Order: sequence, then C-alpha cells, then structure tokens
Amino acid sequence: MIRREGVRVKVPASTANLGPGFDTLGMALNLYAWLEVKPADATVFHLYGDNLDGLPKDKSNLIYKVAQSVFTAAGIAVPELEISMYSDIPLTRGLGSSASAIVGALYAANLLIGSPLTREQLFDMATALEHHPDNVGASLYGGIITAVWDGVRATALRIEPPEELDVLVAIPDFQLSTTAAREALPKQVSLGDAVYNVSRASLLTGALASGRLDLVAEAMRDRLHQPYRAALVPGMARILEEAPRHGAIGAALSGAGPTILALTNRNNRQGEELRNFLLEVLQSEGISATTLWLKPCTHGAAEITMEQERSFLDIVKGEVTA
Ligand SMILES: Nc1ncnc2c1ncn2[C@@H]1O[C@H](COP(=O)(O)OP(=O)(O)OP(=O)(O)O)[C@@H](O)[C@H]1O
Ligand SMILES: N[C@@H](CCO)C(=O)O
Repeated sequence: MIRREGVRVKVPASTANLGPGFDTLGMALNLYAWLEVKPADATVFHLYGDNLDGLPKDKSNLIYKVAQSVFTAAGIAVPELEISMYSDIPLTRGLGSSASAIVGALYAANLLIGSPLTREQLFDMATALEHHPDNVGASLYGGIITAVWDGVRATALRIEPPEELDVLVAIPDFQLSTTAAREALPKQVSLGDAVYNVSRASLLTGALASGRLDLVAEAMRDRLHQPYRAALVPGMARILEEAPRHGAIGAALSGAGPTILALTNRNNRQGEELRNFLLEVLQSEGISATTLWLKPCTHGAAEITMEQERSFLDIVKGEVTA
C-alpha cells in the first residue's frame, strides 16, 4: 500500500557522546527537522531554510538514498519522489543533523509504503548508515538513549529525561565534520582511560535514570575523545573544566563538535552567567557562537498529520512559530 498523498514527519535533533558515553549515550533535543515525501513522476527537491543550503537536490541526496534503502528492504519500488525539507538543526555542528536526516528519511519512507518495517529494524538500518547508535537512537526514540551496536544489530535502552534538566548549547560559527573530528582520535587508549570512562558512563546513566543531578558533574567527565578534539574547538577544555563554577551541572562536546553543551538544573540555574561565560571563553579564542536554551525532547520521529492542501512551507512556518 503506497500512500499516494505523501507523508510528513518531524524529527528531533540530538546530542551524542553525552559526557563519557562516546558512541553510546545520546539525548534528543527540542530542535527539529520536518520532512515530506511523496511519490512523483520525476524526483524533485524543495529544501527550505539556511540550514540546508548547499545540499544536493538530485538522487545523490542522503534523504533520497536512505528512502530507497527502505523500499529495497521492503521489496517495493518507489523510484521517483518529491522531497520537501525544512530544518532548524544546524548542519555539521554536532547536533545530529545527519542522524535526523537518516531517521527522517527511514521513518517517512516506511510510512509511505504502509510501515512494513518495525522501529527496531529502522534503528538497525539507521545505525548501519551512521555507524554509531547514539544520535540515531535519540532521534528515533526520543529521550535519553544508552545504546550498543554489534555491527548488525543495535540495542537501545530509553531513559526518561529528568524533568528539571535544561540544556544550553553554544554553536560556534564554523562546521566540523564527524569524519574530520574522528581523525583526531587515537586508535588505542590506555586501560586507565577506559576504566575512567566506563565508570563514569555507568554513573551518568544511573544518575540520569534516577534523577540524581548532583552526580552529573563528576559523571560527565571524559578521556576518550574530548582531550583529543580540544584543539579543534579552542576554548573547549576551559569551558568543560570551569562551566560547573558558572551554574552548569556538567558540560561536554556535543557529538563530534564544534557545539559545546552545558546541562543545568532548572531549579537552580544561573542562566545568564553561564551563557556569558561560554560566549566570552569562545570569543577570547576568536570564535563567535550562537547560544540556544533547549530541553530534552521526549518524543522521537513522528508523523505529523495536517491538511494536505496546505503547502509544506506554510505547515513548517506554522510549526516553527507555534
Ligand atoms: N537534511 C539533509 N539532507 C542531506 N544530507 C544531510 C542532511 N543533513 C545532514 N546531511 C549530511 O550530513 C553531514 C553532516 O554530518 P556530520 O555527522 O558531519 O555532522 P552532524 O550530524 O551535524 O553532527 P554530529 O554527528 O557530530 O552530531 C552534512 O555535511 C550532509 O552531508
Ligand atoms: N560518536 C560520534 C558522534 C558524531 O556523529 C563521534 O563523536 O564521532
């Protein structure tokens, strides 16, 4: 059953590598991408907004290719598509833009053909495409995700984010691709550093699951990727060390960077002081940045049902201003 009228989905952004959870711990954020996919006579793209500037508008586009992988897996041919997208998620900044595109395309393509694949199957496919499960797991399931991948099957446990958790992100005005940021990492780490991270990732997972925000500052520390990536985001090392003195309950590089994320407790937050601290440190390194106060998003990718006669852009504008 192909839904000739097309489908629309909304997908949250995500932060990966939460603290010590390199390639493992992710959290969905209330910043979104919207995607519409319809069967068409010839493939055409409508990409709206600055965040999608420069992306290909032909069959080499990630969204098109990912949608085709769903049709192939389900044995249903839908070769030509009309694809519309708008995104508030900045591209290549560490807020999971590629994961939101992959999850959005998988979810929309599956809906378009009557949902033959389960969410778990989509998770396996998304992880195989992204190569780590934390961003895609968060965008697909929402909330906080602790996930593992054996190269074929991805397994995730979803944790409901603590009510009081707020998130401040500082998004530097430059892009840093995951590929480039991974090249900065060593091939091997010491047993001491492995234990350092395993112990903190376990503590952080337990702390977030049980609402023990007082444990987050110690539990957020990492030795597996942030020290090696520090030179790629000047000022980051100082922010991670000192943010708790300015009202954060913990801070981390978001995904592969360059965005820096600070967690705060809504009941006890010195918002402006923390924001100014982040901006001042980055500015002292010659980096301008945009800050956003976000919250964990408790929902993953979902269909949005609206009157079909309204244009996609009208719908998106309505959502954005809602
Ligand atoms: N909507 C989209 N349509 C097509 N391709 C996209 C889209 N969004 C992202 N991409 C692709 O993903 C790339 C960015 O992926 P990358 O993993 O480097 O960064 P990120 O996902 O924004 O951050 P991180 O993975 O660190 O959280 C873009 O350069 C582009 O090739
Ligand atoms: N875990 C990934 C996140 C970015 O996709 C990395 O840090 O390389």
